[in-house]
Amino acid sequence: MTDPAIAANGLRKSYGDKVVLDGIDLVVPEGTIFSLLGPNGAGKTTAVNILSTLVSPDPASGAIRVGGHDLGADPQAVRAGIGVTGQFSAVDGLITGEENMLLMADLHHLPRSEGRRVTAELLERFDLTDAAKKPASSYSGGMKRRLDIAMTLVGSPRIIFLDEPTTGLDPRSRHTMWQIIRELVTGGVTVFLTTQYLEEADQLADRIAVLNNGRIAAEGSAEELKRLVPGGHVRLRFTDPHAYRSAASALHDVARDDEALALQIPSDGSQRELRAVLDRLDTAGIEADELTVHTPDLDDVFFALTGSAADTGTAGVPSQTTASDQTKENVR
Ligand SMILES: Nc1ncnc2c1ncn2[C@@H]1O[C@H](COP(=O)(O)OP(=O)(O)OP(=O)(O)O)[C@@H](O)[C@H]1O
Repeated sequence: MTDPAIAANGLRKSYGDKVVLDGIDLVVPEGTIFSLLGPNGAGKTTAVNILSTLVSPDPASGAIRVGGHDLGADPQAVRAGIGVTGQFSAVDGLITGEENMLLMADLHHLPRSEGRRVTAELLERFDLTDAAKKPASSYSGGMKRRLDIAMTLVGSPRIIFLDEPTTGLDPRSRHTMWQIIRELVTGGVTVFLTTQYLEEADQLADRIAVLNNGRIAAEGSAEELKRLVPGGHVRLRFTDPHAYRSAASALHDVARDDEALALQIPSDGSQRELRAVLDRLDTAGIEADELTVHTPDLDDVFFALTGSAADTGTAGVPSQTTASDQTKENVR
């Protein structure tokens, strides 16, 4: 089995008395997108800064390996294999997009002709060829972000850290950026993404970790995380009032909508719970005209995990949960 792209054990970081990361474990398989979510100040940027060698972890941290190299013992090797696009762009507004790219190629010691080739190719790929000779200060926010990522790719990194890559972008530019990120992963790159947009994590990430109070409050795929919070239900709709009434009495714990001839049954959306509902309908010889499964969205998960239970009314959500464990429970 190959090494994960990122493996951190007991990652710790304090500033003075303030514990920012209280021993978090992270494993990111190669060629996947991992998203770290958390409220402002949760420590997402700190985690990115440590994993990209910009900031030292506390000595009490466990082993941290990035790109197969030990972060403490061989930071140079780690640096050679990664790219970082932070909240503060590396783009120099005073020079053109092309010059920014060529500067990057020089920093990576690419031969001149190779630097020009890579620059032209990346500017084309990120739809910046027409603007290549204009000063970067004249670029829109979306163009600057694209240039920033293009600059990161000059060194052909295998792992890319994207710290809030779409903050402040309009919806169209955000979608373009999502497409770019997906294409990076198709090419085998591993992406470590922090974001404050839950939809972004939902759209892109293979796995999501929610950081709160210095710890990982929950981790899993978007679907697994959504199953952790209450609010999911199965909705059955009928056209025949008789079938509707029969179903209402055959099923337990239903909320009725007599006008719409619809029934709502609390459910985590798991196969086991769906089967139970369908079995009851089958036994009673009833067929619904429409069946839809509603799971909570990531916003629900985020508020449940990072807000206090008393505030959000979501008592019962475990504070330290591995969603895959929970899922295994569900399908058993
Ligand atoms: N160099 C530093 N010195 C002291 N405190 C710091 C330093 N860097 C970060 N912190 C503190 O660590 C905490 C986590 O900050 P960090 O920037 O990692 O959070 P974040 O999750 O990225 O937040 P945001 O979403 O607002 O960017 C904050 O309370 C911040 O004030």
